[in-house]
Amino acid sequence: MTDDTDRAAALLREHRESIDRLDAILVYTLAERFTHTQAVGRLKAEHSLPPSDPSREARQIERLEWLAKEADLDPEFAKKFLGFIISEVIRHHEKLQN
Ligand SMILES: O=C(O)C(=O)C[C@]1(C(=O)O)C=C[C@@H](O)C=C1
Repeated sequence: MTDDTDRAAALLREHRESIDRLDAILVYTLAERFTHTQAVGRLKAEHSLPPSDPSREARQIERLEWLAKEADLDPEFAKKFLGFIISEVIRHHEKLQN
């Protein structure tokens, strides 16, 4: 291998190590988020509150859009990602109410 391909291989390995660390952060962060949303789901079930709260979601989306722009992340992707997570949370809330 040439020096150039050695350097490229080392850089690739370093990036992948960072990606693996960040993926772990994402997984632990999501798990922590679900711990809180499960508690919210139990509260909602105990107090006969609806599983979803569209006005809260609208505020979250607005905030996330702002954060995404600040972080130089595609806001449309950030919105889709939050929407995906929230729909899973609502599914959990609905299960707790049945
Ligand atoms: O804040 C709530 O009421 C929740 O149930 C949590 C959550 C969320 O995952 O952030 C989920 C569903 C609601 O529509 C809004 C927000």
